[in-house]
Amino acid sequence: MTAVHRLVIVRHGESAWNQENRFCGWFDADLSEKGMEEAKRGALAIKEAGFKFDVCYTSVLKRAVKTLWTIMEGTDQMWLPVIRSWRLNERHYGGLTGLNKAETAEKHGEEQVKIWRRSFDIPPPPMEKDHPYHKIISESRRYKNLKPGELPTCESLKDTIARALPFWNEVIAPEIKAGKNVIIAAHGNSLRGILGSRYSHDLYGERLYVVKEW
Ligand SMILES: O=C(O)[C@@H](COP(=O)(O)O)OP(=O)(O)O
Repeated sequence: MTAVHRLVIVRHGESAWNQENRFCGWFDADLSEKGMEEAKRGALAIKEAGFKFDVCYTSVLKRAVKTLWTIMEGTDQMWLPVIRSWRLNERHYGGLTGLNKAETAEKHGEEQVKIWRRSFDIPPPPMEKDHPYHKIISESRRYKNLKPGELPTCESLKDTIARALPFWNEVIAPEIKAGKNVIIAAHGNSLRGILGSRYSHDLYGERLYVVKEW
């Protein structure tokens, strides 16, 4: 008999920087009001579907953490264990962090911005030490236990996959295989990285059911 695994994957609601159309990456932008509403709608969809979870995963960025909390609250599952990992963070947008996406396209051209946003292995320019958000991100206490070389200054999608996939393979996938119902609340590119990776196909493949898009 084929085992049925339940995995719900959620991208966080709109952040204040999504609203302002700014490259966010590892900057810890909060949810906008609209983002909170989106998270509540997500919670309702999950409640209506009757989904119960055993364990939750999220990044160390508040837009994802708050989206997860809102879902846990809205489905009355706030008691569940939550594991936060920097490995589920959004890709690090390097020197682009904080810049307006439309203005960056005007300055560098649509094509270049598309390459920075959607190419597989071309990273954005690195975040230099004099970048206005360098200190607040790289010296944040939440990253103090990262090993030398783990803290990025920018990431391509390939780099994002390289640090997210070990967490999927070693932490999340074994729980799913053990029969646990799992929810992951994370980011556009970290989720794209995990879902797009051929290594996780065996586990989700055609058996991934999207509950509802909102
Ligand atoms: O970092 C950002 O600006 C967005 C993604 O941007 P794009 O790759 O879509 O430009 O991240 P999110 O809001 O999903 O955490």
